[in-house]
Amino acid sequence: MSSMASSYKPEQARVPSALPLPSPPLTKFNIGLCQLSVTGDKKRNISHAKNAIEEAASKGAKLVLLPEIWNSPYSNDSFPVYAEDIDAGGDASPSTAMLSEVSKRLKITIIGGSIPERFGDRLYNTCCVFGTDGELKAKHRKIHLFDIDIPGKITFMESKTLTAGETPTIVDTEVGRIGIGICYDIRFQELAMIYAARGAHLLCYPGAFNMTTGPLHWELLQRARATDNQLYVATCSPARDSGAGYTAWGHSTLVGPFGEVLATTEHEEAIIIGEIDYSVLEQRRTSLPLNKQRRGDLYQLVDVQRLDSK
Ligand SMILES: O=C(O)CCC(=O)C(=O)O
Repeated sequence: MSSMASSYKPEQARVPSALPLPSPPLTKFNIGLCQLSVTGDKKRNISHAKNAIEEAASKGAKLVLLPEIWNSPYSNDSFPVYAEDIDAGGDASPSTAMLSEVSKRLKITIIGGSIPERFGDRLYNTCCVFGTDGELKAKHRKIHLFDIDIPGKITFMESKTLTAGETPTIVDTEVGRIGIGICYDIRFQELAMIYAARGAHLLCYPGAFNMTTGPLHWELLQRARATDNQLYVATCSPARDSGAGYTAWGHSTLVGPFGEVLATTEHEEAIIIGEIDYSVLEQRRTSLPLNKQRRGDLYQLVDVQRLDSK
């Protein structure tokens, strides 16, 4: 009897093997997760975020993560009103101008949560990464839009106003190689696997889960992404405002490469400081050598971008 396996040859594998982990300038440092309250007052949101970043840095954070949509209420009505032209910069993007100024002044890396971005006649849900020199190092546009309908619980259709991003985003910073996703992006393991295969130390997901999926899925997904890919995962949510149109779950968290929760909080405003130590990645990967044990002869994930760049 012929078997499928006999015609399936390992040399047909098209996926490049996992890249080795790079050595960033800092391999042990504190991350600050700023779980911020968000109001309808954009100026206040920007100065509030600035104060929180300064506080996180004063507590020793070299990397600061902000929530999803921190300069605007989370609603399809608000996105067009609060959107900024990030590429134009300056007055056209006061939120990213602030992030650039603070990262340079405090010499820290900032994963700037996300804000609504205007690009021509399109709107995106976009995360900007600033390096210690205040330069914009990467821009991630949410790839998987949050379109869900759980009858009697929650219906939200980001696609009413937003366009999906088209590229995974992985960025080299002073504090490691970081893969970026925004909220719903965390549900797609393939994205996290590709980041891991490209040598990411840490995945950062600004997010705003809700009162239905938050209790069941938020921590589970973070721990799953960290455990499966043997890397750090950090998330940051807005603080909960029960009077707002969209009620965020909160619970911003740092998870280690063994799936362990290293730092977390409840739903109120908070600045959470957690320690990241990349030497732990090698230890975990040596003890549990999943990368060596993976059966690339039987299944493969194709990283289209890495193949295209060859
Ligand atoms: O996946 C979920 O349950 C929540 C996702 C979400 O709130 C978002 O993508 O903004």
